[in-house]
Amino acid sequence: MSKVIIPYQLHTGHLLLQRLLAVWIDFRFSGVQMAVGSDNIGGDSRNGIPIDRTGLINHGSVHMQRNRRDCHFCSKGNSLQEREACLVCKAKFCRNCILREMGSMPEGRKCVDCIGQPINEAKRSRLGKPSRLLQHLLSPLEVHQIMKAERECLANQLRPEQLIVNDKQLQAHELAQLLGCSNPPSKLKPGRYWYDKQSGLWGKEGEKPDKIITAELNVGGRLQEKATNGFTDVYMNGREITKIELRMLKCAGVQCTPGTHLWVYPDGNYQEEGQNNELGNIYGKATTRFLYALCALPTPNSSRLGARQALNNLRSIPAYLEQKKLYKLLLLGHEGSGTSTIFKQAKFLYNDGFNDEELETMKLMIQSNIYKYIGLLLEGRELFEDEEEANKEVSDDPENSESHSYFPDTSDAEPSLPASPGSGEPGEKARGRKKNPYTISARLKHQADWILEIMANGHLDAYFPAATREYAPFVSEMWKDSAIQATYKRKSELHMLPDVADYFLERVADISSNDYVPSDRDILFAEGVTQGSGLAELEFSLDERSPVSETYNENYDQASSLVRYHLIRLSSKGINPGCKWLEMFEDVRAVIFCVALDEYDRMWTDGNQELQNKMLLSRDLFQCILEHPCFRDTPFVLLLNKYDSFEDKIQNVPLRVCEWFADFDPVRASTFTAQSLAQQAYTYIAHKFKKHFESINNTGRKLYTFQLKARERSTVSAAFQYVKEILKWEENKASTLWNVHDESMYTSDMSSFSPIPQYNGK
Ligand SMILES: Nc1nc2c(ncn2[C@@H]2O[C@H](COP(=O)(O)OP(=O)(O)OP(=O)(O)O)[C@@H](O)[C@H]2O)c(=O)[nH]1
Ligand SMILES: [Mg+2]
Repeated sequence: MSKVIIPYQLHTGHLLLQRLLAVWIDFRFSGVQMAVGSDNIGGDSRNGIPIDRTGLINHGSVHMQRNRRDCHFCSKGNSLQEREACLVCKAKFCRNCILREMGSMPEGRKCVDCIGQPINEAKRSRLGKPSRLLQHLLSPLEVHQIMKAERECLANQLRPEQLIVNDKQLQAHELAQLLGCSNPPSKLKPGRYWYDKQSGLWGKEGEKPDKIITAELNVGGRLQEKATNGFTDVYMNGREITKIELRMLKCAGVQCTPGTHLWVYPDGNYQEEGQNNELGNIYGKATTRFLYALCALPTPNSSRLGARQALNNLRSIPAYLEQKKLYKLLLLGHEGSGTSTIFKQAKFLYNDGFNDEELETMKLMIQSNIYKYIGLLLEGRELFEDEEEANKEVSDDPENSESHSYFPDTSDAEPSLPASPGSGEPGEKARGRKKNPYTISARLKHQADWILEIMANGHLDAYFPAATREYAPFVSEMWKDSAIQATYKRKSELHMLPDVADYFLERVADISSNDYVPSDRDILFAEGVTQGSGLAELEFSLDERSPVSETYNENYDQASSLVRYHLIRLSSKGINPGCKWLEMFEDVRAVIFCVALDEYDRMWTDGNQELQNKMLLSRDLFQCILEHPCFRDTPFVLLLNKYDSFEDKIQNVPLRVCEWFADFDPVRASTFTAQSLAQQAYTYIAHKFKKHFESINNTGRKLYTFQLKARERSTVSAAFQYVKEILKWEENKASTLWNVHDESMYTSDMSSFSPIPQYNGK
């Protein structure tokens, strides 16, 4: 593949210009890939000479073969040094470059450019087997996780079209059946196979049987007579058997004269085709089995055992499932509303917290989030720097100079940093002009541009966090830089930057270390639960003796202790009106919708849409879920979260900044204490959601609301007790509906739970 080098001068120039140029190049030479010539970060150039992954050094039209043992990134190497190869393009990397080039290895050992691509089939047998080099570089748990991803990720799996069984290419469901059966073919590779459905015999096309797999699978086409290329005139389930099989059959005492057609079952019992008389068992005698093993022919023992085990597994259904008391709870909310925090608290409360593997996942997530935060800050910095420059130009204009006080107040200028190429015209300082507070040094800018470029290409997750240790000092230095601190001061303008950014960035050195283990607090402060789909599940039971449930304990019966809850936390990304896959959750017993109270003044963008108020986006998502036909009769619980930060914010930011709350009119606000203002505002918001709920559904349902501070474990515990009561209440309501029509019970305080009086506003 040919490449285009962007010269260093341009690289250090304006990033936007460089990106535009890259887009133009992509467009102009389709299929031509861009490499940044100066910093080698793309890994595809040596001294400005582009190198493609096949090892050819592109010297204009001359191609020189690179030594096969050279590192593809630094081009250094000798035959004694260990290398790790990409499973796709086979590019090899030395120990110094492997993490840089392979990043966090979300699909195992692949260079970042190869992520998502199928592996080179010659490497399939190496999947999930760690090299010594990797074991030296990473902790055992990290290696374990990378190998797991390598074995299990979708891109590395066999594709159905790679397998032909009985002369027919497999479909996806057939492959799933084949791999998912109790006794699948081992070490399956792409190729042509034959399969005898009746006996379970399996082998490569044209070769003798290799294994007995599960019988009666509906995969591939009809077994061909010549599947094993036999010329014996003896047939087994329609296949002409091979010479070695015939010899073994004779040893087993099976009568097989030319023209014999045998019908063989998975356990080895056989009969003549068309006759209903069992003639015996091929593998009955120990000597026969021994001879079969000697000739590398399969016998059914192990597979029969496998089937029996699979059956046993099926029988071990947990008791609570047999009692049919598993309540599914769907937990969701808009991004950042706190659903992961609630989920994590539930894990601490009911599931003994996080095990080593989960802690490792959490650690990787925290480590890669740090780069997201610094990236967002760098983006903001660029924006503020440009803005400042533009302002400067206006104030430089003699016509405006009197009305702007930009010069020359040098008292709080930053003298220590060298002027970067982008910091303005030469002689700026000499003229006594104030330095742009958002300008960073040329050295930091160079690194910053690299991070921004990775972000723009969407490769952030792939590079980090495996490269975390390497770049931690740079992130730490960047975070302390006055320009980034000045940017952070304007965090309210950086809409996508979460509040926890500083909590983690302050400790970047610790967090990036190999020994870092996230504390409980770190886990709760971190964003997210799982990498990838955003779906997380947890099963637990609840203590029946809770303060909330005390009034119901009179009716407490033994059976209720068997109740288990299946909490499913769903990420809001990808949910839209009419969303089909929400039907998967049709059987949930309650929808728990989470809203962050403190987001009434925050702007957000869902995908490419323009910025919108986040509370309104939350309301829209709430409505979207509520209107979904699957949840027509499902109880809804609204968790109004982040009350702690809401209490703080309401002192400074009026609730009315959100257009939905324009009519908020606190009673005698001036004489109220700060807390009661927050309480009023909370009740008002709960009331707004209830009204909205009632206006959308006409089934007479009421919305249950609960005030929450998800970072405080006790409030989350109380929230789950509340949900438990609601489920009991709903169940009782359904069973007594025909006997007592006591609507007054339903309209009691059960529909709200907060330590505050109800709002009586409009
Ligand atoms: N102050 C405060 N912060 C909270 C509270 N609940 C959650 N947070 C923080 O809010 C941030 C986002 O919370 P998450 O639980 O990740 O939100 P989410 O709903 O999972 O959002 P996504 O992961 O983006 O889908 C985290 O840093 C939490 O620690 C709360 O009650 N008070
Ligand atoms: Mg989250």
